[in-house]
Amino acid sequence: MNLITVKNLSIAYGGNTVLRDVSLALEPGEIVTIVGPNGSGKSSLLRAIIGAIKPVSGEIFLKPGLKIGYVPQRLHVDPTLPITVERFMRLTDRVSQADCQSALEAAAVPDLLKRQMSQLSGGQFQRVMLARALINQPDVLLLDEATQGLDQPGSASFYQQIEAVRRDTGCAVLMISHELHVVMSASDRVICLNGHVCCEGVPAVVASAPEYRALFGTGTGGALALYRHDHNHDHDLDHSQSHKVED
Ligand SMILES: Nc1ncnc2c1ncn2[C@@H]1O[C@H](COP(=O)(O)OP(=O)(O)OP(=O)(O)O)[C@@H](O)[C@H]1O
Repeated sequence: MNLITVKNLSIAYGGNTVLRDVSLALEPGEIVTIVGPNGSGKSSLLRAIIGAIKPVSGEIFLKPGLKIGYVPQRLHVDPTLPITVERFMRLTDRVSQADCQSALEAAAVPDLLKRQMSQLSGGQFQRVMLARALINQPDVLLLDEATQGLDQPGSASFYQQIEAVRRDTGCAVLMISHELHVVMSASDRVICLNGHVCCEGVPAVVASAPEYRALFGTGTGGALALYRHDHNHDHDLDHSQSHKVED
């Protein structure tokens, strides 16, 4: 049984449609990455899945009892606010110190429990966010650009940790990322979103895909070579125009 099934989902903000007719499914243990240009509706899709946005139409089925761990795109913690990692992790959930410590261990930052949030590096901060998402032993991790602001080694190491978490806990991962070069090798499946599901497939070593260039431009460098499209429909070269979501 799928953990998450999205059927013909459409999302609009004040009459402005940002996602149209999106369908996808997440199976147990899968790592699926959503890629797409800025503003293509990726975060909106995750927010709809966690129930923070009500879709205009379509359905989202969650497996009964499904536990979701969510790492949002941006979380600002006031640097003048004195709060330890432990207190931060225990703000929203009734969890024990031992649970916090095991989650930090699962996120490979076992020594941070008593540290101030304001003193963490960007990479450590994101690991704490990951630990917070792991604390209730989720069946699915939803990550919204969890490596934003990290340098390439930090980001690569974060994704390796995600794979380790999947290996150790069996949880599925649905994540958004712009870092194709890192993500493609760590994902079982990739979904390209551009207001709708443009294409999806397994990452594989294939030389430049014109469809992908049309969607993302030429600025992605070598990332392209790691990505294989399994298209089931044709694209105009000017893809973003031809698939523009209308108001
Ligand atoms: N709360 C909101 N109210 C109105 N419009 C919104 C709201 N949230 C998002 N949007 C708009 O919906 C569109 C999709 O936004 P979303 O954040 O889902 O895209 P994204 O693909 O995650 O973008 P990015 O890669 O830049 O994070 C954008 O045009 C955005 O301006």
